[in-house]
Amino acid sequence: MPVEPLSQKEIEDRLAELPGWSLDGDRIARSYRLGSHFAATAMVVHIAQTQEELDHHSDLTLGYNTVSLTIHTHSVGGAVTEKDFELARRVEALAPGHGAS
Ligand SMILES: C[C@H](O)[C@H](O)[C@H]1CNC2=NC(N)=NC(=O)C2=N1
Repeated sequence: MPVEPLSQKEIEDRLAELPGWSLDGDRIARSYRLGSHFAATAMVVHIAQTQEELDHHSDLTLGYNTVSLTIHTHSVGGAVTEKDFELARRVEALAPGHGAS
């Protein structure tokens, strides 16, 4: 997968396909609400497993019943790349199973 910084338009086009995700500075970001603290914690573990599988990692914040992520690509100086969107899509795919919204 190419690890090149995406243009503003490429980012906007990809965000349009990912409801709930937005550009936060130089990162893409999303917050999920869960039914309990335990459910939020379980989702964090699942995301961590996915990140290890992709070898691509977000900054994750666990709240009382929320999970918040920001993602950018360290190896290109913190720009947004396709690898960030690959991770975002994988998180979107696993979220419903946790009852996340
Ligand atoms: C050595 C390891 O493959 C690299 O450090 C990986 C780990 N996870 C990563 N995560 C993110 N977001 N960006 C990277 O450039 C990155 N690089």
